[in-house]
This record gives sequence, C-alpha cells and structure tokens, in this order.
Amino acid sequence: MTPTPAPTSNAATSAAPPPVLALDRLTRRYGTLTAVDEVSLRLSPGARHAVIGPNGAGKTTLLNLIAGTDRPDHGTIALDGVDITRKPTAQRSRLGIARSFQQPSVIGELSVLENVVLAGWPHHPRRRGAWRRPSRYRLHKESAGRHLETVGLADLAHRPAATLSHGRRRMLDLATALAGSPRLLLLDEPAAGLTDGDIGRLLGIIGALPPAVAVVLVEHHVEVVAELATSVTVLAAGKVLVDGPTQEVLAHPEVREAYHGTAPSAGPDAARARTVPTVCPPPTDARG
Ligand SMILES: Nc1ncnc2c1ncn2[C@@H]1O[C@H](COP(=O)(O)OP(=O)(O)OP(=O)(O)O)[C@@H](O)[C@H]1O
Repeated sequence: MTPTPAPTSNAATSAAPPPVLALDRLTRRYGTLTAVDEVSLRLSPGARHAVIGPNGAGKTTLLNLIAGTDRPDHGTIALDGVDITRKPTAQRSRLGIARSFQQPSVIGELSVLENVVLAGWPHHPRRRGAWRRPSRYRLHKESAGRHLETVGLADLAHRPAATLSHGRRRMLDLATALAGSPRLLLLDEPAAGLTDGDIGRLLGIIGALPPAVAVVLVEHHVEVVAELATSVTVLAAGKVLVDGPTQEVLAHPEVREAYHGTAPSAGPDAARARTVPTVCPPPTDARG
C-alpha cells in the first residue's frame, strides 16, 4: 500500500517538531501470514488514536512492534524523531513508551501502592543515590500516590493487589503504566471485561491524562473509541482499511458495513477480511 496519510500529522513544515510516533510501512510476517502489512502512521504529542478491526486483524501485533516485544520484518518506528526500530523494549520504556495489557500485569502480593512505586522506580532520574538520600524515595512514593489518585485507587493504596476486582486491577495496571511519565501510552483493550461503571471511570481517567501524553488505544468497544479517540486506524488482515478523524472513519461506508454485518467483497485479502462483520462489534460478554 502507499504510506498512510497522517491522521494527526506534524510533518508539514521543517520547523514543526517531529511526530511523537512515526511508523513507516511497518510489516510483520509469521510464516506465510502477514499479521501487520505496510502500516504507516504519524501521531502528534497528545494524540488520542484508536486502532480497531476484527479479531486477528493485527492490532496487538502492531502494539507489540511499537513496544518492542516483537520485531518488524521491515519498516521503521521513530519516537520523537529517533529511530527505535532496533532498540530493546527496556530502552523504549526509558525513552517514554508505556503499555497496559489485555490481562492486567500487577504483582498480587505487593500492595497497590507498592506496585506503582516499583513500576516507576526504574524511571526515577536520581534513583541511584536513594540509599543515602531516603527523601528521594519518599518523593517517588508520593508521586506514586498521585498516580493512584488519578485512577481512583488512593483509598486502596495499602490493600494487597491480589484482593482487587478485575476492573480495579485494570486501573492499577494503568497507574503502573503512568508511573514512568510516558510520552506514549499503549492501551490494549482497556475496556475489556469492565462493567459499565468501570468503563465510565476509565473514560474519565483517560480523558484526563496529561495533554502531552499520546495514546494508542486498541479497543473493540466502538463507543469507547468514539468517546476517547480523535483519530482512528481500521486494520483488516494486517492492512490499513481506512484511517483519519474518528467521526469520518466511523462513518466510512466500509466500516459501517463491517459493523452492520455485511462483508467487504473485494481485494486479495477478502477471505480474511470476511471475518470483519461478525467480530468487529464489542463482544457481548465483555462488560462483565
Ligand atoms: N507469535 C505469533 N505466531 C504466529 N502467528 C501469530 C503470532 N502472533 C499473532 N499471530 C497471528 O497474527 C494475526 C494477528 O494477530 P493479532 O493478535 O495481532 O490480532 P488482533 O487484531 O490483536 O486480534 P484480537 O482482536 O483477537 O486480539 C492473527 O492471525 C494471529 O493468529
């Protein structure tokens, strides 16, 4: 495909800052299957971008490539204008990429607060002297407490994380992702398995994130996408089916068709793309 026009491009003038995230023709193959196929994307700081599509469209693979837990066969990834395509996950994390997972990754035997303290500690700029200057650790702990306030868990700071409900674990997972003060936050199906009340809380939290934090959200709930995202990429069979401003994308005939149960009919990947209609809408059991 031709490179995707930037949904929220910054690249118009040489004086403009580089995009916080730039993907150029990113491709990942597993054997004969192309899971991510020449995907390009440009995001400005503070972008709220959603990636939607049917099961198996390549959404999680795309997040894995950005986070560095998987490597592209070709194409490039740049963060703030720096090529990070070959950089390891830990380095990407230090450069400002954070991620929350479909299954919340919290340490059950630690307290809620300790989980956030631990997640943020590797990002603390002056952590090495903490043994001699305990005040540094205290300040860090206070900052972790503020992240808990952000996600509405301050009252539960000293509870073992294992005792939290699924919805609250997701909030804790989000707080641990925020603990490193990311430039780019990758959210993999944050609303999956949440109650309507939790989804409302999640919308409030993500909506109130610091404006400089760019968010890439993989999400099946189209109402969550409509509420949070200002731009959307629709993937089908690894390719960009359509991208652009949220309202335009959601009104696009092929996307509407997909959400109303009519299969797209043409193209070399039509066989895989035929799964779009039945799986695009949010799973009925996802609200818990
Ligand atoms: N490690 C792997 N080895 C082989 N195939 C893989 C691997 N990871 C993903 N795939 C395949 O790549 C395709 C894209 O998978 P991916 O998980 O990225 O899709 P998705 O859009 O996130 O789907 P879902 O909405 O179900 O999470 C699928 O056909 C999947 O089976």
